[in-house]
Amino acid sequence: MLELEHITAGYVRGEPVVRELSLTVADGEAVGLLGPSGCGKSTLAKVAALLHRPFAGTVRLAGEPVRGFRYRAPRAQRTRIGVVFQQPRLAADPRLALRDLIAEPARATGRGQELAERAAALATEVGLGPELLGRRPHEVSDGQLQRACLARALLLRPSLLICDEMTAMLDASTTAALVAVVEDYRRENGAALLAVGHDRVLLRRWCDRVLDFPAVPATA
Ligand SMILES: Nc1ncnc2c1ncn2[C@@H]1O[C@H](COP(=O)(O)OP(=O)(O)OP(=O)(O)O)[C@@H](O)[C@H]1O
Repeated sequence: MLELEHITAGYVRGEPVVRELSLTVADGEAVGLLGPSGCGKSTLAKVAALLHRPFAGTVRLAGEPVRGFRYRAPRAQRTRIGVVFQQPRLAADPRLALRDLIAEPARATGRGQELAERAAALATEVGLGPELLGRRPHEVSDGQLQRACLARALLLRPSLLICDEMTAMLDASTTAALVAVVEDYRRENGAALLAVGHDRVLLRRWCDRVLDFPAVPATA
């Protein structure tokens, strides 16, 4: 499903935060990636999500090498991947009511009508009642907003879901609810998961395999 080959990535040329990292997530497999704060997990997750161009290395999706990142990523490849980040407030357009936020990828791909029912069903699945769907991000809690972000990530039925510390800001019951939604989705759709985080216990429970992120040498 996803192959990362010798990925070197970062933000300043000559100062990579991820070096020569290779990782494979097979079809339907759940892989956890553990590592301390600042080691480059989110950077790697953004490369895997085609949101950040690596300095070197190859990303393959379903065997096809990815040639463009961010807005240059081909739609057919981009839409195979759903992404949920740690901080929903940075990932949500503050002007959109939750209902529109969940439906955002459908509108962006011209499938608003076709996916309206699915968007409503997903809102229910993630535990958002109708009374919340008209509210905008500043009118809901972090947990409620993260529920909407997860529904949005699942809307186009991605074959790979990338969760970058999806539950780091959430309480135990919201964490359990969102993990259950992801598990159901994977079971029903055979989707793969790349879950990034610090919580070894959660990742072990959630994933088929858990890898420790290679330590980045400390800088002076
Ligand atoms: N947009 C950016 N511009 C410049 N540097 C960045 C940017 N994003 C992250 N970094 C730096 O890259 C390094 C790795 O950051 P990254 O967010 O990938 O780590 P992480 O392992 O996900 O950390 P955490 O667990 O705290 O989220 C850090 O030193 C960070 O300051």
